[in-house]
Amino acid sequence: MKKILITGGAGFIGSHVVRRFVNTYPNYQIVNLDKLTYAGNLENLRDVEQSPNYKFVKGDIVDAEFINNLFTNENFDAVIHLAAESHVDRSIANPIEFVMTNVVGTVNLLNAARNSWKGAYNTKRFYHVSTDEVYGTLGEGTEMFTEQTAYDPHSPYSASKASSDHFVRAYHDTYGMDCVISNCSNNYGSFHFPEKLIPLSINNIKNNKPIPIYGKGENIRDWLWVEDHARAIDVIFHKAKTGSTYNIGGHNEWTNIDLIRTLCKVMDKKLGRPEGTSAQLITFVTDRAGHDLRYAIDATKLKNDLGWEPSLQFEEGLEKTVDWYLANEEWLNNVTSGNYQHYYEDQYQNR
Ligand SMILES: Cc1cn([C@H]2C[C@H](O)[C@@H](COP(=O)(O)OP(=O)(O)O[C@H]3O[C@H](C)C(=O)[C@H](O)[C@H]3O)O2)c(=O)[nH]c1=O
Repeated sequence: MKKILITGGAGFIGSHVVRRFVNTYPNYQIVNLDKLTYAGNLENLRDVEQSPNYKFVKGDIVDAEFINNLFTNENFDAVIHLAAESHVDRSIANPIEFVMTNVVGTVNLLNAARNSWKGAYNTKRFYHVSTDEVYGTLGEGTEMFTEQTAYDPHSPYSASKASSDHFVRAYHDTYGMDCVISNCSNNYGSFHFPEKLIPLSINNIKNNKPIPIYGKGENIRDWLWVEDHARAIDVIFHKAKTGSTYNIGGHNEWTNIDLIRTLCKVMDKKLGRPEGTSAQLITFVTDRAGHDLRYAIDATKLKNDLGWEPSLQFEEGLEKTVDWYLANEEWLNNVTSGNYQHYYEDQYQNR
C-alpha cells in the first residue's frame, strides 16, 4: 500500500488526477490536500469521496508548520503537487498571492519532503505539475516549445510557476531528491472553473451575456482534454526517470476567436437556437497586459519515451464539455455563487 499526497486535488486538473488514481489504483491510499479556495471544490469529487482509499485534508501549503506536521504524521511515499493559483488575470491584479502559494507553498512541500524522507530519496518521488507558460511566447510560425526551450515567463503567474520549477530542480540537484516535472498546455473539460476562456464562454452564452475576447482574439493556445492530461500525469509519475521533465500538449492549436466561433456553433446546436445566435454575443474587449501570443507544445519526447498520446479529437471533446456543463447547471450556479464552499467546510472541518 503506497500513500500518495495529491495537493490541489479539489481543483480542476487536480480532481481529475485524484479520480484517476483513486479508481485505477485501489492499492494506493490517496490523500487530497486542498485549501478549498474559490476554485477548489469538493463537489468535483463527489463520486470518489466514499472510496476506502481516499481521504481529504483541508489545509494551506503556505503554512509550513502544518505541512511539516502532515508529512510527519502521514509518512507519504510520494507527492503529486498540483496546488496553485492558476489564473493569469488574477496574477496581474494580485501577484503576491501567486508568490505565496506557487513559490513559497512549493518550497514548503519540498522542505517537508526533504526532512521526512531522509535516507529514502530514491524510493519517494516528488512530482511537480507545471505549465507551458514558463517558456514565454512563440511567434505565429511552426516553432514549438520543447523540454530544451529556455524559460522566459512574462506574467506574474508564469513567473511564479517558473520559479517553483527551478526550486524543484534545485532540490533534485542539491539534495538528490527524486523529482520530476511536467509542463502542460491549456486544458479543457468538466469541472473547469468558469473564469477561464472555455467554461466562461459556455456560461455566458447560456445566460445570453457577452463573451469577452481580449484584443482581436488572435492569440493562439494549444488545447488538451483534461482527462488526457491526468493520464499523462499517471504515466509520467510511474515511468519517468528521476530528474526528468516532460512537455504535455494536444497538438491542437486554435486562435481564441476561431475557438469561440466553433464553440458558439456547438452551443447553438445544443440549445436549439438558430445558427449565428451565440456568435452575436462575441465582444472584443481590452487586451490582457503582457498577453503571450502563442503557446505550442512539442510532446514528442513523451510519446517516444513513455508512449503517451492525446486520445480525443478537439471537436468531440468540446461537444462532451458543453454537454457536461449543460447537464450540470447546479454545479455551475453553485461554484459561481460560492455556495459550495461553506457546505463542505462544515462537513469536513474535523475529518
Ligand atoms: C478569460 C479570458 C481569456 N481570454 C484569452 C486569454 C488567452 O489567450 C486565452 C485563454 O485564456 P485562459 O485565461 O483561459 O487561459 P491561459 O491564460 O491561456 O492560461 C491557462 O492555461 C495555462 C497553460 C495555464 O497554466 C493556466 O493556469 C491556465 O489558466 O483566452 C479571452 O480572450 N477572454 C477571456 O475572458
